[in-house]
Amino acid sequence: MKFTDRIFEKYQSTWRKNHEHPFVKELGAGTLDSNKFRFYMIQDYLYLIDYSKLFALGAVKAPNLEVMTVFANLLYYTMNHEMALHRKYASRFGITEKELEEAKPSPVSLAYTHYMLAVAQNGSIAELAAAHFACAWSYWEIGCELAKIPGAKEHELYGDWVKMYSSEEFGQSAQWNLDLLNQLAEGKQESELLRLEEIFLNTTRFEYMFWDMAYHQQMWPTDEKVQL
Ligand SMILES: Cc1ncc(CN)c(N)n1
Repeated sequence: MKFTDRIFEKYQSTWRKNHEHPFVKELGAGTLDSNKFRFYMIQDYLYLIDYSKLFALGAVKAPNLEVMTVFANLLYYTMNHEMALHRKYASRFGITEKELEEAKPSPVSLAYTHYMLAVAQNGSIAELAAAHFACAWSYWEIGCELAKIPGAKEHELYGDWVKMYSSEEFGQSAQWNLDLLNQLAEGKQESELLRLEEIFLNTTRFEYMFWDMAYHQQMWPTDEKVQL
């Protein structure tokens, strides 16, 4: 049995919670408050900067050129295609690129990206692949589900998001993630597979927290800034 089949079988109910989150549901229905989406876009842009660093670390840790090429492709795709969507939305919202890059991460964004990067820095290459799998695959599944809703792809504000995450190119990049994880998990001992499962479960739960953070526009309890 492939490792990804095993985790989907075991953790299906936690996995599906992301698809059912009100942020996702309302985005698909076109009823999501645009302020929530604007907040999400900024936080997600910051998230993707760190997510890209994860792929760069994957290229450094890759055991061979084939795996290194997959990480290089994922890095390229994220920075040039996925993040281009966010830059386009930012300009629609009147947010400059400078403002985007200088925005501060929320506590949940910070916890999520730091967790992923800690696994990437300290863990094996298989652990690193387990840390980004839930991110890519859940967006692909959600994108495809929302694309089936009549009018979702044509929605004036959310249509581009739905089109992006249900596109063939995004599907191909998600498939790279899945194949890579299965390849790297092959032949591992049970104790190592359980460690990969734990990482998958944690990142799946972080995905839920990220939707929730955006839905409630959660920042820090005080808005104090670093003082000069
Ligand atoms: C939080 C999050 N997770 C996953 C993805 C899809 N790369 C994303 N854009 N943002």
